[in-house]
Amino acid sequence: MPGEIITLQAGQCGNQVGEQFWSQICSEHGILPDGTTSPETHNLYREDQTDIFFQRNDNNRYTPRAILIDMEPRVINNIRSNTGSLFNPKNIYVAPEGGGAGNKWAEGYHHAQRHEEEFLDMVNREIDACDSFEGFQLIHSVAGGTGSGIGSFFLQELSDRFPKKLVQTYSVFGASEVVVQPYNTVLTLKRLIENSDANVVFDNNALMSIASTNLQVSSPSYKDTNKLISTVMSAATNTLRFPGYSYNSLTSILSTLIPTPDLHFLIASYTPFTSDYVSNAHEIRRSTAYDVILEVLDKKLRMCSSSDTGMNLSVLDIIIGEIEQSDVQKALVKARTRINYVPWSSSAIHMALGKRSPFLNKSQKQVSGLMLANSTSILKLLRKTLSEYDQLKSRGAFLNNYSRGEYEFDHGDISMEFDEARETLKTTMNEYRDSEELSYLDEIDPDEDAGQITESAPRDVDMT
Ligand SMILES: Nc1nc2c(ncn2[C@@H]2O[C@H](COP(=O)(O)OP(=O)(O)OP(=O)(O)O)[C@@H](O)[C@H]2O)c(=O)[nH]1
Repeated sequence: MPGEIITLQAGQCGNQVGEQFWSQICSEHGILPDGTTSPETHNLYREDQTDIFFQRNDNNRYTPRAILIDMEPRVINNIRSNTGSLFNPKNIYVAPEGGGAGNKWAEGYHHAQRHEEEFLDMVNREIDACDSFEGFQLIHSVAGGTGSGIGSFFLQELSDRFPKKLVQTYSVFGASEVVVQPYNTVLTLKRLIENSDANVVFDNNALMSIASTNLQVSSPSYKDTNKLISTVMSAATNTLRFPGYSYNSLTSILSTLIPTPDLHFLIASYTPFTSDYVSNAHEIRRSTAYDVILEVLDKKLRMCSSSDTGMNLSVLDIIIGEIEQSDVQKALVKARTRINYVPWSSSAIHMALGKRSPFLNKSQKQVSGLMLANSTSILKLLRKTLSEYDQLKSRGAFLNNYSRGEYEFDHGDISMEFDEARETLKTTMNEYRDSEELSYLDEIDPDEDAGQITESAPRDVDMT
């Protein structure tokens, strides 16, 4: 069996996206919103793997392998009232003070330091309940205080304590709603870069634009954006939950996408959205693998603001539904000519074939597809973040929010934290830029291979 994955969701955004993700994968596995199952499903012959994301007890009740953390009660209370007893109550933490982190990374980070033991107890208990634990996924926003600060603390602790386990994040960048967002984002980016293996990056500007342009929602809400994110998460984990011959472990997916350990930001594009989850999705004509492989290249479908001129280090398509092999081959020939690769990459579009859940609307026959790209076009978002950070920092604005006496930091004080975080981000940006040159391979330190995600080569449809 593929290894289990433990989900950590922190802060308002992390928990709201998480709620949508669990609702979506429950319905894909025939699990009711409260974790129970209807009697018809008990004796079904099933090919899906529920154990990766759920624990199941003798009464066929499913409990997500999830830890929910927030510093204010509102979102978690909503989740409790919407999902009844779905989540393990021992895995839900709401800060006793209840006031949130006030958009301060330092407040979230410091809170996690003080509650380290409680948090690690939850993690260790979940790991004990796994047979072959593979890794963690963190869902959070990098812009507020809780998802960024507590998220950062978790990333450091997990990579220190479980260095052999994978840590993947689904990280949401803000649309400048929070004035100190650049500080929170840069401090969190340092941990994403140094303490995790892969980050699927979303930004609210891009998500809102997809919701309004592609789905024609006149004023998109978080609920709309979260459906887009959870559709990506569901597709990204489809081949683990409905396993076939290849890409049935997180390791195999990430080893394809992350050719060098320092460059692990991933951009997601998805098409077409169907009414399974996104109620505004048009009832589209039947789509084929051919349509999907070409349409998913459309820059307007990227869920993170990114430049049009970047080069790809790697590309993985996860195509879900019934496909014709000949469609795939024809589309790949065309798609390859439309993708710009770094000169040292294999220029392959790796292809994972997923399965549509048997529990979803059977009359929907569409093929859908997710493209995950490790691309230098992420530099647009990173440059914008750095420039906003530099502007705020040069004015010394709001720094007192981060320098209260009781905060403790790895490097002694917050100003060193800021300098180190900026330096880490700048180094990664330079490395992405350098990766566009053939000479990049000569510069890679062979010792760094130790941090590379490896697995025996997965079987690809397209190997050229
Ligand atoms: N896509 C999306 N973005 C969200 C959601 N909730 C909040 N955000 C964005 O996340 C950023 C703020 O992060 P939050 O998650 O609200 O904050 P937090 O981590 O709970 O931290 P505090 O509020 O400081 O305790 C802002 O950019 C919001 O626009 C959500 O449900 N979906």
